[in-house]
Amino acid sequence: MTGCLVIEGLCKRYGEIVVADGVSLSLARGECLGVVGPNGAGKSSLFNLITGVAVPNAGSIKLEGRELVGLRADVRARLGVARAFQIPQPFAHLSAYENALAAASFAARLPRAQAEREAWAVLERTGLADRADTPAGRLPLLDRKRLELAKGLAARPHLLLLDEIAGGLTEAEVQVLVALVLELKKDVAMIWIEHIAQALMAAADRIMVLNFGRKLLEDAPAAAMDSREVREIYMGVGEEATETLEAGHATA
Ligand SMILES: Nc1ncnc2c1ncn2[C@@H]1O[C@H](COP(=O)(O)OP(=O)(O)OP(=O)(O)O)[C@@H](O)[C@H]1O
Repeated sequence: MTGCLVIEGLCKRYGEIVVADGVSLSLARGECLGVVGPNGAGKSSLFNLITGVAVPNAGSIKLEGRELVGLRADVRARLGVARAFQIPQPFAHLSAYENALAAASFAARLPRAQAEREAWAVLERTGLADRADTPAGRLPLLDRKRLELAKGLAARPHLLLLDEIAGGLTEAEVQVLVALVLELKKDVAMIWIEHIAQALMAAADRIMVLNFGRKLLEDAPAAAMDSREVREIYMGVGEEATETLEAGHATA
């Protein structure tokens, strides 16, 4: 397989609980893979395995051809793995600029002058430049989400992992966030775990469905969201009901 990110045969279990069951995927720069699945499917665990928070029992995770398994989390961050969280995690008392600067200085390990330039650049890019002096804790939620993305970008990632970042936003704010994600994805490979379906429909190139750590399917967004697997997971539509539904469509 080729790609910016190539995962092969990833396995992880906690006792009886299987969170990754032979997961493989390949992602190019400029692509966004949406990930959906019910609670406990292994979505966050996938990110933990990629970032180095968790150690797989088997499998390979290559970023730009380099094996990440076996490397510490901070080394992976320096090699270009960044993660943005659902609950933004800024230093609340520091300004937006200082937060971006901290990310550029520590995650990307840039020298001071370069880190300062990078911090301004990512604030501009995420639409936060005019709030640079505002303490992060006083930013409204959408701006804290922007800052979470800015911090991820300041680390100069090859791979940006978005962990339910649309959570808590209004529909209009989700659209603003999606527009920003679409702009950012040009330069990185992106995986977006998200419960808000319209966000993934708008931003993802493909959607992967996970359940019990297993990849059930990976397809174009509309096909994936319309699949029996997703309908069963999200709407509780059993197999019989799904067949009836399909038969109804066929004869309509
Ligand atoms: N460190 C751990 N030790 C033991 N069990 C764990 C650990 N991390 C995750 N699990 C379990 O693995 C399963 C998958 O968890 P994970 O957080 O990956 O699911 P998820 O798909 O992200 O779910 P959600 O949508 O609720 O966030 C859960 O049953 C969880 O309790």
